[in-house]
Amino acid sequence: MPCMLLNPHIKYKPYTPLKLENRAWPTKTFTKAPIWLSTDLRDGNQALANPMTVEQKNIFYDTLVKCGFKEIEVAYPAASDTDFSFVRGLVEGGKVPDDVWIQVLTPAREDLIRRTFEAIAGFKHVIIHMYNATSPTFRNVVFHNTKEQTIDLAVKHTKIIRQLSNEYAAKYGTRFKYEYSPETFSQTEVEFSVEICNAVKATWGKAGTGDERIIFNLPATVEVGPPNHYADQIEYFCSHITEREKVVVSLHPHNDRGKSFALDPYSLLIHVHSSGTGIAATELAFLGGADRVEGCLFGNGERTGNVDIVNLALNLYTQGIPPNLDFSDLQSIIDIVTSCNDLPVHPRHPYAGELVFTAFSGSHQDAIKKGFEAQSVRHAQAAAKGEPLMWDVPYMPIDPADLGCSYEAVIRVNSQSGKGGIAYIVKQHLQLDMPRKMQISFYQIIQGISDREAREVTVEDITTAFRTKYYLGGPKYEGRLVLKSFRITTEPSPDPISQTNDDEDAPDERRRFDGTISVDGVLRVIRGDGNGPLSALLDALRTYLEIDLTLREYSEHTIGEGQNAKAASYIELVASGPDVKETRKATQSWWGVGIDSDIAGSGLRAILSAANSAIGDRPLPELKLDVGFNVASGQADVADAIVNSLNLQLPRRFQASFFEVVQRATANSGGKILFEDLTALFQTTYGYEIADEWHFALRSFKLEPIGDGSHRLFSGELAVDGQVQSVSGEGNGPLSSALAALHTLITGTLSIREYAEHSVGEGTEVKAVSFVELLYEKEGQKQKEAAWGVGSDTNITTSGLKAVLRAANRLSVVGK
Ligand SMILES: CC(=O)SCCNC(=O)CCNC(=O)[C@H](O)C(C)(C)COP(=O)(O)OP(=O)(O)OC[C@H]1O[C@@H](n2cnc3c(N)ncnc32)[C@H](O)[C@@H]1OP(=O)(O)O
Ligand SMILES: CC(C)C(=O)C(=O)O
Repeated sequence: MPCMLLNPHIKYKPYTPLKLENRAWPTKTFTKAPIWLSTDLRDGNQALANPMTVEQKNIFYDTLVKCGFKEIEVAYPAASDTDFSFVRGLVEGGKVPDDVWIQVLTPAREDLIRRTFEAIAGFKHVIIHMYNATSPTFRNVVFHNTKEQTIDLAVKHTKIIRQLSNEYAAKYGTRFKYEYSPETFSQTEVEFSVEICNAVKATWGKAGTGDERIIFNLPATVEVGPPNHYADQIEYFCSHITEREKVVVSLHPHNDRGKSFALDPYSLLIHVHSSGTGIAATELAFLGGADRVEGCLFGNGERTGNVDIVNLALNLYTQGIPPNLDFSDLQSIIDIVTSCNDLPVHPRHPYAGELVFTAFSGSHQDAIKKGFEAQSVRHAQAAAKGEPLMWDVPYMPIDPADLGCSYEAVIRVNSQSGKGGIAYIVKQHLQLDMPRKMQISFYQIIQGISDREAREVTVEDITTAFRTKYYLGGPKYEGRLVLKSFRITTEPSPDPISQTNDDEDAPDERRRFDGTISVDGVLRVIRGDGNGPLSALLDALRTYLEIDLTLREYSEHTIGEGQNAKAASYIELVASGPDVKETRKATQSWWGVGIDSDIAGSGLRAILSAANSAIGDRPLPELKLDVGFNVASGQADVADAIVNSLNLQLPRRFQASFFEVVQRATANSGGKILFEDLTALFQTTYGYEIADEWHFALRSFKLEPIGDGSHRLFSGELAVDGQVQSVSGEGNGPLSSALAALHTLITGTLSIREYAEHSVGEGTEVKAVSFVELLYEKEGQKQKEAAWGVGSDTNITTSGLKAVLRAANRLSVVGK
């Protein structure tokens, strides 16, 4: 069985390099793009197991024109009817823009040359491309020709082309360029290549300057030597061909000496290609003096492929040189090319692969994140000075956005990733820029997921973990403690000298936190004092809920701009220790995040976010029900008690009204009322959730729009002292139409002075609570009477109507 040889020199001859003295190309740099020729529809097409259909060729051709190619080798027209009719279709369909030259390939055979000319009849601009192989192996093995016979073959067929091009120019007004390829140039003695090309040029006899130049295309048909040797050959050719100014030197490299292959990740069947040594060979040879490059998009082509033009062009672009080709929507180009060639692009293909803008590893991610941050600062400064916004991001030679890609995939996370990458994703997707220590803390959580599940952690995994960990993002992520409302007031410090060195506040002022928070779903009013809003909330948590925590780190930033700007705050809390030093050194800490349109609100939310983590599922103290109220208690205390017991947030004027009720009641009961009695007092006074039959009660109702729809007709059944009566009335809303109906039963006039509502409960348990203050005016009575009523129902209109009737019940309404 054949196997690899220990001494391969007994089988393989080494390549003989050209000994070029004083070569110039190594010290040259790129200054401009070459003339590009796409040979996707010829060299690319002839290498496919299933060559393209006419339809596919048309789609591909349109893409090439759109990319900006001005020279396109469209076919080997003599090869097949498909190629021939595709070429005819281009001219007949008027598909060739005036500035585009169509190129067609023919061998040095008269019959095939004539067929080729038939294909291009009627085109405006045509490059006729003829080839014959010139290397010793081809001379000896394929053609059995001497060097002279090889030259004769080229000269003879050049004459035919010259004659036919003259005829077609006269007949169709076609402008011709002539391209001759000494095929297998890189394996041919370079002196012989020069000799044959000089002979062809002389035979053509029409080479001039500019568009009249003859094109000598010098292929590395099979790439047998390293790129620097090809560059030497090209430099030699450029400096030895006669009348250099009348010659376009063109490169046509393949990738035989380097190309990575891989399994198609999707089908696991097809081998896919990426760029190879052809890129290096082309770049060096271009420095060697060439003017033009032939290649294919993404490096399709014979064997290991032709040189990849996308890769070459974008290499120039990243050096600040206009490539004269547009790959702004690279993904669409990939889609078209892969569907026509039926070959996928490798995930690591330069510029085009789906992974080339992605970093998984921590140190890459960290550098990219820092690079983007530094760049945005630099760009802002440059923009202010009217200077260009230069790109300089570590590991990213090009801005993905220039190729129509987003930054979404720039960082992806797996077990190789670090905190920087995770922080980048959080910043990109949640606009939250975590402080460094918090990044380390959150990183542990993501590392845990990645290690446990041994897979890539998606953006969704990360953002969900973030929301879950920090109780951020609406009811789904809420913790046990949720801020419902708050008020921060400033009070003069009772003893400024005794204040701690907390820099949140001016030294002679203190802050008071008054807030309603939901604790395990129950609303609680809590209060606290501190040097700033945050320490005031911490004080309240300590006092009311026995959550004893101290602030260790705080930072904030804005999200967005203008009116929609919000504040994001980050808080690190530790358990309060016996002394400050102990607390600072605590190893366990809890981070929290808060977002709010108000900066104080965002800090308070961040405190609760961290406190939620700190309390875990430990039980919190119940509301103390034995707190007594007495005449010295304030209106706010009474209102807070109703929030705490019934979850009702009374409108301010309602609070005042109920406070009067409480004061009367406490006066009657020796100046003191217990918490539970206070709740009962509220319920009986306003009939809140009490089934008792009142003077007026709602049995059923219907509301219908009337007129142009701006008015309502209320019709329903009201029980008046137990007797059901049908009533109806019109108004511009549910409550006014109900009042109109009520007026049919009473004397005097009822009107609504104030209305408020809010919801209570959550999910399917949610219901509406309405507060209505009614005024009653009756004849002969100087002052209007006022009373509040409360109604609750799962239906908001019903809750409003109930509140109206409850208020009416509390007035000395006189029936008709
Ligand atoms: C490096 C390159 O990519 S070159 C371009 C290659 N592309 C293609 O070959 C695709 C299109 N080719 C074809 O469809 C066919 O090969 C055709 C139509 C051109 C010719 O088909 P056939 O006449 O059947 O010949 P075949 O394909 O066997 O070609 C080999 C013959 O052409 C000769 N030949 C090969 N290249 C050339 C050339 N450049 N100039 C003149 N003759 C040539 C060979 O010596 C051989 O001659 P022989 O029959 O006397 O031995
Ligand atoms: C026809 C020539 C230019 C060719 O395709 C090659 O040598 O690869």
